[in-house]
Amino acid sequence: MRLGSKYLEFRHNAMLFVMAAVALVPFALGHLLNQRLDLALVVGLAAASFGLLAAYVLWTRSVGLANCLLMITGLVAILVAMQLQGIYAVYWAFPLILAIYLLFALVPAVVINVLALGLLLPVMVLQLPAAHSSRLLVTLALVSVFTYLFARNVQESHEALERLAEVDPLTGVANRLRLDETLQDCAERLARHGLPTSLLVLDVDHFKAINDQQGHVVGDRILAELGSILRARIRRIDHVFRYGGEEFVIVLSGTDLLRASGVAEDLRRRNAQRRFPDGVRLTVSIGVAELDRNESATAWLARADQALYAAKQGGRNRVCLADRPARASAS
Ligand SMILES: Nc1nc2c(ncn2[C@@H]2O[C@H](COP(=O)(O)OP(=O)(O)OP(=O)(O)O)[C@@H](O)[C@H]2O)c(=O)[nH]1
Repeated sequence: MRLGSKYLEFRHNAMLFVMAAVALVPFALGHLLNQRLDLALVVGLAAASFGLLAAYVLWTRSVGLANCLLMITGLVAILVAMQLQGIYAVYWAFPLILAIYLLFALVPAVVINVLALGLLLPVMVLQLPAAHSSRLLVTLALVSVFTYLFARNVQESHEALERLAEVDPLTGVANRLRLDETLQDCAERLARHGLPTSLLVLDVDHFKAINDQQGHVVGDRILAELGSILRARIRRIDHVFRYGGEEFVIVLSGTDLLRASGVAEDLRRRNAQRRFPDGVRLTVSIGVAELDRNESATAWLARADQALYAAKQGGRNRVCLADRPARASAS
């Protein structure tokens, strides 16, 4: 995970490339005015490469290759400039270290940083007196370590926020934020690998009456317990989402309609036999649908929802299987 948001990643990176290019242009011109054509060429080429990489990223919206090329170009330019100009060029290593953490995931960033410092070190040692090169090395290493700590801190906060945003605090199951994405993944897996997937939509029967009679606090505890039951019942490859108030969606990977109806029936029976908080008894109704090759994720969910509706209409405390989707008639 990088520091930048995934959605804006390519723009964020392109902006960074443009800023690097713009920062170098005055130095290229300065070298030109001072008749240092060799340096003007190195710095000018680096600036032009960064500009081209920015255009490439904006055009393709892909950042992996451009990030690597930026790092290589930057490092080579610093090393060549150090040969031509001496120690002044090493200042560019500081923004390079920061850029590495902005452009790469944490672990690759550490590896690239160590490699970059490893390449710079011999050049610094050869060019500078020991007192000077040791100070440079320590300051570069400290910047690198501090940047790593900062990046790790941000990553941990980011992951914690992501968990908070995706998990329903009452029931401990995922909220519906990732549901669409999960259903879409299932559709792709069916199309590519023929892997069947089924969907259960489970709704507590007469939950309003439970709330009214026992109070909302008990209602909340019942929902929390139901969330635990569902999480305990499914496998690691399955997913449970709280779809709304007392409604849950369960995605069963690699499971056809027959096996899914078995899971649904088991869940229905377990809940009906259980004593929930405050001795409350409840039942659930469940709609089941297996994903069809020719339907969208939305249509699949709608079929499971219709099956749930049929279960409610049929008297509740039951499992209903969805009909196969209607085929478009051949003209
Ligand atoms: N305690 C508690 N109640 C909730 C929560 N979310 C939704 N509810 C309640 O769930 C109830 C749902 O009621 P309805 O949609 O009428 O459904 P129902 O009473 O279960 O009836 P059927 O689904 O038709 O069997 C409402 O009273 C909501 O207030 C929650 O987080 N906690």
